[in-house]
Amino acid sequence: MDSQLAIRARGITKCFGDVVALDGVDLHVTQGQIHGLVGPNGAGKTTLLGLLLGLAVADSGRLEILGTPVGRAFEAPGGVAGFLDGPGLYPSLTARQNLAALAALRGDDTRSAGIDDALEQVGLADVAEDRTRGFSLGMRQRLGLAAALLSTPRLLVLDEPCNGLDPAGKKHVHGVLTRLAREGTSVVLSSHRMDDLEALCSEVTILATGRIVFSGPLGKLAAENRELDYRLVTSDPERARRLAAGAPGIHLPDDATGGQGGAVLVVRALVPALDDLVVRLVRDGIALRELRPVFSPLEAAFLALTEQQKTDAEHQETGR
Ligand SMILES: Nc1ncnc2c1ncn2[C@@H]1O[C@H](COP(=O)(O)OP(=O)(O)OP(=O)(O)O)[C@@H](O)[C@H]1O
Repeated sequence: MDSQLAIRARGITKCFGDVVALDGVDLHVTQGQIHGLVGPNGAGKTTLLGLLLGLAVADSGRLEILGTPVGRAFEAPGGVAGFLDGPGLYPSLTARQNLAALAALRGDDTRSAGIDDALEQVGLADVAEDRTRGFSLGMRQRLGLAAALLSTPRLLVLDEPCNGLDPAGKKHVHGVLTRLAREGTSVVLSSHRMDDLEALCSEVTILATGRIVFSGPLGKLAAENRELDYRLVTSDPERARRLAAGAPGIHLPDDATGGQGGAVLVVRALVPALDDLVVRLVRDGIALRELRPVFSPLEAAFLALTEQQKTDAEHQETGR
């Protein structure tokens, strides 16, 4: 196997009864890469993460993790850490006791297991002696990450790690994941938050109904040549709207007045047509006060790709 690959998955299929959760999935994750997994509800993200964590086995296909083929046994491959559906914690124990219990279960010496360091890294040092019963979702997520750090993983698998995090918590988690990746740990995480994915990941895989609709660098996805919706705030919204309606390559979606009492104009266009519109507005004496995409390029690509996949599946079902 390629020594740079932390994950090599080929043709992975997993069914639950009649439900095909994963349908011929290929995935390559290189060493030290933060790889995002996105997709609508039920797309198969959790199922795929479960296979990586050894919580389930694929029905068919080939999976190699950290250079070792994954067999039929339900066990976490060596060097892999992470959690699904939030970390499992003992509510009556403190944050520190939870980590110590975990280290002891692994047979580690709890004094040298790096517990203080792990708590510090995720920003929970101040609440180390508090029982986790009272922890918020974001605190539990961070403690789960601290638990994963204890084993110095080479592959970290996380399901929605930024769920429930306040800005400070998010900063800690982003910082930890970025540092781990810099040091060579591969990270696979699922998220519905495009801003987190854009901030963290170099590559993403988009899943829809068990199939991959895109996998590759974020830059490639963002640069794909597609029309985006843009919000424009101008000094004369009514004239701007009339001008946009007649401009080449500019489409006005049904909800073209994007709120704020008609002060915002929404147009759909490719970048060259948008550039041309801006020049026309200014030439007509209309000042442009704000211009930004309604959705980020990743969000727009995600919506377009998953909607296209849904339409294709519906056509297949009806035989058209
Ligand atoms: N244990 C199970 N038994 C039966 N069906 C399951 C099981 N686990 C997952 N599924 C089904 O497999 C499909 C994929 O589910 P999965 O949880 O992997 O999606 P997901 O992308 O993680 O969704 P979400 O974003 O809602 O978490 C869904 O149709 C789901 O109902």
